[in-house]
Amino acid sequence: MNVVVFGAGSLGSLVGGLLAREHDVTLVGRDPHVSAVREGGLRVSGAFEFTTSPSATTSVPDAADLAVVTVKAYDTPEAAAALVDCDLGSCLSLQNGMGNEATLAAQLECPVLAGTCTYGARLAEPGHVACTGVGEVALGPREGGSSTVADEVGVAFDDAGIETVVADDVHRRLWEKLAVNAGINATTALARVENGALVDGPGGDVAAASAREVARVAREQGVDLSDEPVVSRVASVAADTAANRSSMLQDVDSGSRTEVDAINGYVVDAAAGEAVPVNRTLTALVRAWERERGLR
Ligand SMILES: NC(=O)C1=CN([C@@H]2O[C@H](COP(=O)(O)OP(=O)(O)OC[C@H]3O[C@@H](n4cnc5c(N)ncnc54)[C@H](OP(=O)(O)O)[C@@H]3O)[C@@H](O)[C@H]2O)C=CC1
Ligand SMILES: CC(C)(CO)C(=O)C(=O)O
Repeated sequence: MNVVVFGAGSLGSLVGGLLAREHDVTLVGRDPHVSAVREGGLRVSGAFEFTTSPSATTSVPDAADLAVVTVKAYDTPEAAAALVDCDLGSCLSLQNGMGNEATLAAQLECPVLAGTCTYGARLAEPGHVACTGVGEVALGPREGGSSTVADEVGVAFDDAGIETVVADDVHRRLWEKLAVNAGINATTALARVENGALVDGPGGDVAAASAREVARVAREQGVDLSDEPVVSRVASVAADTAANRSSMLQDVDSGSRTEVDAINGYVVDAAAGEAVPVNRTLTALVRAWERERGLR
């Protein structure tokens, strides 16, 4: 398969590197990473150890069978605009947060698949990505059900050694992941604590309350998500990733914009006036920090 990975940062470089062992991959990213990959190849370390040589560029090629989108959620409109002139067979978002697939589908003519990814990745230096955790990619048609395109992309990922599930309920899975991220990310970012501090700690109640609100909003939208499974999931993810600094805390650490708009902010918007006080408060506080830093 001919694959373009749009957003070759941490996750895009990992997924692109894994795919490049089996497929014809072009990483679209920024210098100096792009130049380093061109000159010396892409090293993947951590849970894997290999070097591969995908193409690397700062602009989108003319055509590809598949575009995998791995920019931060706030860059999705720019990704969609950049991909619009590329002749694509399909597009898959592996981003966190909600609304990315809708933004892509509004611009692109090809089928847009939704995905969740629990692999962990960190760009260690230009030309070198570390896999910090082996997880799973779940993907499927964004509107649910099955499709030949989703099956083909699933086989392509599987052939490249990526743990992959082709799911007919990917929309529900996105809400489930949203509940985990809405609970853990903003809470840890604001408290400046590792995920493990939420296990049996006071922040754990905030994370659980946030996840319950997400489950309620999901149910109001017809998504089958109960409170207790998502609250347990938040607790088990916090325990399993106890030493992690969440991606939002890492953004705060590095003084970068966060994905709060696509996570807690999405919940507030989707609630359409219904009370979601925990997510409203978390969103406002993270946005206040971003504003004070001149990031929004
Ligand atoms: N890292 C991880 O382990 C995981 C991440 N995710 C999700 O994946 C998404 C990406 O995360 P992550 O990889 O960590 O983020 P990164 O910031 O590391 O990667 C995104 C990359 O895309 C680049 N980019 C943005 N716009 C363009 C453009 N127009 N042209 C070329 N390159 C562009 C960014 O460059 P620049 O910064 O210069 O704009 C950056 O290098 C997020 O939604 C995240 O939540 C999901 C699971 C795991
Ligand atoms: C699962 C979790 C919370 C792990 O840190 C994550 O996805 C993130 O940090 O964005």
